[in-house]
Amino acid sequence: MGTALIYDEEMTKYKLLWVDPACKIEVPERLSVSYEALVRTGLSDRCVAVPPREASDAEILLVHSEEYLEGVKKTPHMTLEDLKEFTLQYGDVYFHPNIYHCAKLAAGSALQLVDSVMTGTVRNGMALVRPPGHHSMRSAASGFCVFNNVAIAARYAKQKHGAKRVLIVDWDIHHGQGVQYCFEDDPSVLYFSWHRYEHQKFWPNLRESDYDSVGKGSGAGFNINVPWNKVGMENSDYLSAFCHVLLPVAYEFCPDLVLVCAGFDSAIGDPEGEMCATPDIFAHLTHLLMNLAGGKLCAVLEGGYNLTSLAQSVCQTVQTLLGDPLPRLANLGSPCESALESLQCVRSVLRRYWPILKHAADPPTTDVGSRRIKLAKAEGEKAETAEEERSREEKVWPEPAERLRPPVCSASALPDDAACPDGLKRLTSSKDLGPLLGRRIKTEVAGDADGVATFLRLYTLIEKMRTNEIGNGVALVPDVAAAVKCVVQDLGSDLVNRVLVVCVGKEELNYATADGKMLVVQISGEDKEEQKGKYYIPMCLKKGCGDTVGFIQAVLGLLLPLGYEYDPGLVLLSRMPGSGVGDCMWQQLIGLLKGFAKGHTLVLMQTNDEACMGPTASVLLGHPAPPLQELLTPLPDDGDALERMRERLQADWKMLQTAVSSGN
Ligand SMILES: CC(O)(O)NCCCCN
Ligand SMILES: [Zn+2]
Repeated sequence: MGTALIYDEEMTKYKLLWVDPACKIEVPERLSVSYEALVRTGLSDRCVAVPPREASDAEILLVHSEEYLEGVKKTPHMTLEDLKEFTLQYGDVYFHPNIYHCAKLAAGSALQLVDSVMTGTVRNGMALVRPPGHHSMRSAASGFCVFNNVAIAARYAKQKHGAKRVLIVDWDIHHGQGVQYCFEDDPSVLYFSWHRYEHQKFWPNLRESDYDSVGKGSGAGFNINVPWNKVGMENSDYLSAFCHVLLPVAYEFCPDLVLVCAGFDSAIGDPEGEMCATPDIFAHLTHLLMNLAGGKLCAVLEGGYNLTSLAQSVCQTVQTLLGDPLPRLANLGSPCESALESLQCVRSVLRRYWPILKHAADPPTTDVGSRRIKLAKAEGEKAETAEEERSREEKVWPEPAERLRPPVCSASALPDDAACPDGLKRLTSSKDLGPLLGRRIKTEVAGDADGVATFLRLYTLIEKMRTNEIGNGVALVPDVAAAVKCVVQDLGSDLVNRVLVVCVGKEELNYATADGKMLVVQISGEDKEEQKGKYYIPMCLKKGCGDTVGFIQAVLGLLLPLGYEYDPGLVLLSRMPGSGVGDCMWQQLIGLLKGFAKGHTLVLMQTNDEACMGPTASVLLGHPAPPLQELLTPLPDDGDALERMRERLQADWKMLQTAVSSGN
């Protein structure tokens, strides 16, 4: 199934008609440069073009009041003076004779996207729209927004398509207060937003944008605010918020549909956000959400005011929706203290609603609330002088790396008598081995003919990943442990300088280089003695790998952050016989690990495990991993053990931090 793209140049045909410093950044070019970038890169041709439509009155009234709609309906016939007058009643927004038409198209585009995804016409999609939507409220326009496109889409998905649970992820750098108000007492819609806050000093300066607004009544726990109290947040801060706040809750929520308020003013270079996350981060944020809801994801454009980073970020997002390999995130930093303080605060208020977070730390001792500064409106919104604007230095960042789809998506290395699942390309071992390797086969590896054959097959797979001839692969081997050892000791380090080895199930893996050439993470039911140094990390689940909640907790809270920090060139995923891991969980694991090493994942399974070849091949080929069923409450001691492990490891692995360092 494909990726829908919704765009119409009609939505560029309105603009600011008077002087208003707060609104001048919202220009028609935002939309045209985004679309032109998709055309120039060939991405638009790979999408399914879906036309926008006007949202009907009834659809708009799913969220807005009649009096508001009636008011907006009058704007096309207003004089310039009337438009200015009408605008004065709202904050940081402007009207134009054609904006009502465009606002109906923007909302209608979101609905078209929901229809396409929920009916299975496409797998996912993106709507390039303006005016944006997430600030607009039931009876008010705000922050360049007229109708709340995504809020209307969420209500529509429930009403027309019977969606039970809708996740809204708002990665725009502003708080979508309109969305929060709309669903704050509604447990069927989980709203997650991060936003520049600076202790309430940043627009829209709302007390209820802080982390302690968790929703009301039966909606308590279903509203998540991550305030950024400093500018300059980076990729590591964003990934930490996903791994340690959003994803655990999202997996427990188990949505039928994911809607993204895709604002790109959270990218580097944006005058509003003043953050430092690079455009390729959106490739990963999109990827991490695509494993939810069976891949049903609708991204709707919100903000984004630096035309360069906006266009790059849009392309990164669409390219991931299309299933292209992800870029490696170069030199990821570690989350900053301010970000850790925010994560700690929000986790401490959410843990009472979400068992998967029940072991989260207490709130920080420093009373964050006392630093909330409520400035008088006038003072808070002092217009930026031209001087201040010039003084803010121009940010520069590297053009995102090319993300080349390999000629062969997935290959298989199988014993001759094993059947090859359709879609996989059967690999024959390459004959031309380098002399070095040839000699080594003679001596070390050549136990038996089988061993040599296995060795050759694995070597070929890895070699072809290294040259990006194939994306990922699966090998059926007589003995998984031996094969892991062979790759790790003989192949991995020669061909790739960092191999992330993920072993599911018990097995004595008695090797781990201290030089960091490999990071071995083992998830099993075995209670291992303390881990052996920084690069061998045993995660044990009391109830074994069949315990999906414990497993997903270990994957999201430990394995993913470790993987991002380690940044491997190859991922070796081995399923030990009798591991007991469920197929759904196994597929989710493969889906998530594809985010590393440009998708170069080598899966090792034992020949008698052939039953799970189908599910494995399906995810390797890019089909969405089926959603995990509702997660049962995690075993108390597993959560505890994982939390203790995280605390122990975070000295070595900064991405595991979820709270301010105990020092302060
Ligand atoms: C869509 C949006 O969140 O980017 N709008 C930002 C409005 C800022 C007003 N000061
Ligand atoms: Zn924004």
